[in-house]
Amino acid sequence: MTPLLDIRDLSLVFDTFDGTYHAIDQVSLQLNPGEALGLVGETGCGKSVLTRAAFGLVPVPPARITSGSVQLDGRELLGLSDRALRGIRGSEVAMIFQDPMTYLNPVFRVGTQLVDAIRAQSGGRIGKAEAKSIALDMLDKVHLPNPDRQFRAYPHELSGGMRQRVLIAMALAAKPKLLIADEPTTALDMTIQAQILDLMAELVEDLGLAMIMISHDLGVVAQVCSRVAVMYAGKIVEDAPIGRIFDAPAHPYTQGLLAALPHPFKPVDRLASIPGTLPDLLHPPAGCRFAGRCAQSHAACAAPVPLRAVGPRHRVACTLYKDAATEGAAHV
Ligand SMILES: Nc1ncnc2c1ncn2[C@@H]1O[C@H](COP(=O)(O)OP(=O)(O)OP(=O)(O)O)[C@@H](O)[C@H]1O
Repeated sequence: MTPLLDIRDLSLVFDTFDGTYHAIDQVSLQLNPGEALGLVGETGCGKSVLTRAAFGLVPVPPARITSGSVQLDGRELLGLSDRALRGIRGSEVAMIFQDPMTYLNPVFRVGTQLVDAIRAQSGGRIGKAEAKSIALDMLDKVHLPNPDRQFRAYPHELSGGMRQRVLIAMALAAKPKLLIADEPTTALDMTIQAQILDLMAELVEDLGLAMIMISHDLGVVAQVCSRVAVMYAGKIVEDAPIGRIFDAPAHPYTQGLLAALPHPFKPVDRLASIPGTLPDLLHPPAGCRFAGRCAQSHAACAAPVPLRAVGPRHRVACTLYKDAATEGAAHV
């Protein structure tokens, strides 16, 4: 199957006063049509920069893409003009972020903003009346109670969860092929978070959408995604179906993330955390970037460690494993 999104060897640095910050290092990631991928990792590991850079949303400078390619449906995105990228973001790719209030204008009614967004997404081809009918239909699809009333409301009259539903409606009105959801539920309380995740799972299924959901929380992505890519310090260290990640996590970092998940039978004061901090990406190590925090690191970790297949649709960048193609999914 031709991937919908094909990121190859993407590297990105930020030129800072202190030096060159190596934020993304040779990341390759493919996403098939209709696939829901969770991108997880702790704060600062590069999840947002990776997805934003792919669609021209990281300012250049201070950023600089030093290698790689990004193809959407076979079309190269790196090097496209801002205008062309804006067009792609408004139609084929939609994005939603953590804080919906940042993206809604407080002085305009929700309906006005939806209608304007839908008309802009269509390049002006859709008239006001048609845009209003699409907007009401989308508000209904995202299960906003009483869409007619919410259409006339101002953003401050809605709860956080309702605002996020409005932004999801806005994002999906153009019928994109790919939705990037960057920590979409982090600002919401637990009950509302669960409702929004249910909604996202339903929309992915019903609309055949591909999605990348960015989160620092494996538990959150498990509710919506069938596959997970784990990022650490600007690199993908493991990529596998969600079941494999929970049943047989291979990378010591993924194992640490799982151990840090709250568990109903584990007292909170016994929650594990991974000792140590992210490496200094102004001077990144040549080898495994997790080695400094890894209890199992050894001499081989000082050399670059590529992602290797260790099982069906399961790749891991760790010297503890050999390539499944030659050795079976053997643990050394
Ligand atoms: N404009 C910038 N200039 C310099 N460094 C930047 C810039 N934007 C991001 N970074 C750095 O790039 C790294 C990756 O940031 P990114 O926002 O992708 O992390 P993240 O994994 O999404 O974390 P979070 O969950 O906190 O959003 C961080 O260390 C951040 O400080």
